[in-house]
Amino acid sequence: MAQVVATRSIHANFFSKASGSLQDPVEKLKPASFASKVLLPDHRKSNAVVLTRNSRITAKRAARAEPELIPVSPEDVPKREEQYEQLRGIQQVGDGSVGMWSKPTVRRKTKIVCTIGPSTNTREMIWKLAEAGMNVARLNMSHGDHASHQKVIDLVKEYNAQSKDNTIAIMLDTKGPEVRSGDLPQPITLTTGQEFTFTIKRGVGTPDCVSVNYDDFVNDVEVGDMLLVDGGMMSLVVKLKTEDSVKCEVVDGGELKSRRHLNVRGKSATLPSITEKDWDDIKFGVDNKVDFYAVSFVKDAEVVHELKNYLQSCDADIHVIVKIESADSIPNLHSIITASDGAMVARGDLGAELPIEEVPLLQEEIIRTCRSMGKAVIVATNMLESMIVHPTPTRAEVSDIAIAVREGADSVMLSGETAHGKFPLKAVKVMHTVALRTEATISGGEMPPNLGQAFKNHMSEMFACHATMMSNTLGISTVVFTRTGFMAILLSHYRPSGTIFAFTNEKRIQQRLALYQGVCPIYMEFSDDAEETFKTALALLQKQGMVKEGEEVALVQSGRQPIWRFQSTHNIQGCVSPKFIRSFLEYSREHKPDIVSLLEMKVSGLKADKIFSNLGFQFSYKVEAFGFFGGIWDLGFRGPPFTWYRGGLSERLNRAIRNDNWVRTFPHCSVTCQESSRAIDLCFYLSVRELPCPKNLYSEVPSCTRSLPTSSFLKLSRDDEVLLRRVVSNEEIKDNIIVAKEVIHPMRSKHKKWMAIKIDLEKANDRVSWDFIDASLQAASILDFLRKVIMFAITSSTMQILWNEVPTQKFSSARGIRQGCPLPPYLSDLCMDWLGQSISSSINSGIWSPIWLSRYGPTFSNFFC
Ligand SMILES: Nc1ncnc2c1ncn2[C@@H]1O[C@H](COP(=O)(O)OP(=O)(O)O)[C@@H](O)[C@H]1O
Ligand SMILES: C=C(OP(=O)(O)O)C(=O)O
Repeated sequence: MAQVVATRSIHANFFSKASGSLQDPVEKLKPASFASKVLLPDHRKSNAVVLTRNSRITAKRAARAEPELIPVSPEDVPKREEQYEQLRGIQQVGDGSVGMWSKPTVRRKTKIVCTIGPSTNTREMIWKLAEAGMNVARLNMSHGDHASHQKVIDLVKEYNAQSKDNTIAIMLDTKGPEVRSGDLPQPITLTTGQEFTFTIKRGVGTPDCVSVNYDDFVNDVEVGDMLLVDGGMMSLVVKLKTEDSVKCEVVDGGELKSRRHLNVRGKSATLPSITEKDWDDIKFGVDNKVDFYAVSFVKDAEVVHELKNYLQSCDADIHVIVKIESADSIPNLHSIITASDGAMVARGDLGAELPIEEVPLLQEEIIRTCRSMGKAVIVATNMLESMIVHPTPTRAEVSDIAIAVREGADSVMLSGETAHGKFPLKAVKVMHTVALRTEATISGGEMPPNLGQAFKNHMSEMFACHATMMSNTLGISTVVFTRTGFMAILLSHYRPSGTIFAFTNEKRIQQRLALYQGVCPIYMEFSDDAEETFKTALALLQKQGMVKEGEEVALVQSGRQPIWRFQSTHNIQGCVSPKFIRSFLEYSREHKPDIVSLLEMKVSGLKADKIFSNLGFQFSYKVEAFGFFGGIWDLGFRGPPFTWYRGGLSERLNRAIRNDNWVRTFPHCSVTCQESSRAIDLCFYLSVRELPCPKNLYSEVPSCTRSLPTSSFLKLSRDDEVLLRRVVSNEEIKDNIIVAKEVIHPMRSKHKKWMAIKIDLEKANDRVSWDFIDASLQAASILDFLRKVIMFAITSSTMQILWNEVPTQKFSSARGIRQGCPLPPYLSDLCMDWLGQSISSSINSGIWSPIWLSRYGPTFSNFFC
């Protein structure tokens, strides 16, 4: 598995301290690239004039094109002091490091989606929105035409191209089968009790009648139905139907503007989810390589599959966000979200099609579902509605943002506030400040309860989980290297307490990641040398003031396409286990390997064939076993030709055979047998001159042979010759078994006082006390912070039991090493080493005795293998 979870300290030698020097606090706190032009002290006056003039021009032009537009207030352009105060406020919410707050988009985890409309579709406003904290630009295809949307897309791309440290994703929101009133030359005032007519005739817009864009409108509504305009801003009850008109009485009046939403309480329109216009807009999105589609009025998963198939057919890598806004979508919530890449809680239409009091409950449920399935989730509509006309929000709106942040939304969305409101920049800043303040009160470490179920058996999830633990326990940021975005998105779902700095070598992925909670996407070319890549990334973070000197960060890299190899290698163990096929198929589906090699299967050729046929590969090639030890060599001998005689029979019995490894280690050795040697004596001598081992080799052999490279149990004899007992190599654990047999044998026959203890290590791992592990880590001088992370990883596990198919309450264990993550083998080695050391010290102090197999041979006290 090619992922890394490690920590790095940031050191000053990457860049000089000059980049982080403290000068004018305004300079320090200002948004970086754009503001560097407008806020320099000597340009203050002239810039103020330019900004005011630009705002007026924007307002005037837009007012002509869009009658309901509220001109952007000159007040929305922040003054120098105000900006300083605002940013200072934001900074106080955070951890107080001045440099880190130069970009609002960095430290706020919850992302902001801004709908771009007449108030904001200029170059100047898109730049300002981006610098104020917009992460995603949303294009609502219910309004405007392709030319106007193209202009916005080009501007966002231009901003992204010139911005060194910020990126804005583009979301295309389809119109969907929505029912809208037609265009009006000017708004109409509807008063309670008044009669008003909707007609399917095109182009009508009088004070008492307006067109509807949907021909079946007359068939879909019934007398007595309640019609809601703009999600309930106004309502009308249906009194009469004719062939082409629906006559209503106004229940709650107000001002009817152009192209307003019409919903019938409790009913969805019988239109397909993706209309012809939508397909046309989707193609426009493919041509422009947008990052996300927000698909309106999705009712079932079929629509999502259809869209995804289409995208695949045009090789378009665009993620699909489903808008949950239709009454019909609720029963299919699970399957719809499963099929998609994320969901939007589109509260406007949702609250019109369903009773309004259901909206907060559905919001909670949709967020929970998305979180548990590892999908992105956006909360939308009316978040700062009053700021369309007022410079400050209502307290309820502030609470609404805080609730969405607390519930764990990836993003919160602004609609009319930025599309046609008077204070688009102020709205973004309020959203930013409220989200940041709320995030500061959320303690890290709470992972969604069943996220593990969505990802079970996947190594990547384990890495994400452990990186999150590191981030939460040590309070550090995570640095992830990702080519596909997968690992960054996965980490985001675990919601680590620190920022996720996601380095990617794909601009598209950088843009996409802008939507995800806690992810700060950064574009960077990867070097062939992974160390070089790590170094450059950390240097960049330090230069940008995103991490400080001496700060620790967790480094993670994607397992799908690791940065140090283009192809990745995955290792699944236990291919003869019945569970292997299932796990392998799951893995294979996810990673689509080109070649699979099954090594050391330890099964017969026939069984191997059976396993191959179950794996579903068209071609396979099998190498039959050559022998357990590879080649076997006869060492030859010097000395008498026979060593065994009986009657007239003479034989040479004590020939030495060795494996390849031994021959490689001692290439010139041969066997010398003494005349006196008896056939049953397996000892033989090697000339020490030919032995390439240090004389004190034996004394260097530690108790735990498993951690040795090739080690030999050798003992020097008096006459400078070596008595060979065994050669135990790291790979040949089986040799230890043979030695153990040799050791046990004399214990039975000669020394009745001996005792041998066989430890079942799997059970020992299940029972080892946590205090003992902690003490072992301390004894091994593991760094304190790392020891805490390891202990947290061990002690934080919880379990549940299915009792009559119902899971019991979670409970924690009190001992044992949790299996299934990369840590246990190392911890188990550490504990065993301690046990070995304890045995050695008991022997040294004479409490225990080791066993000798021969007078000059080595002693044995334990075999930990
Ligand atoms: N591209 C656009 N062109 C003109 N007006 C727009 C555009 N996008 C949004 N608006 C205006 O902003 C309002 C709020 O945006 P949004 O919530 O996306 O629309 P709606 O609620 O109408 O679906 C719209 O009703 C419309 O008046
Ligand atoms: C986000 C929504 O969709 P639209 O803006 O297209 O009405 C909504 O209905 O809440």
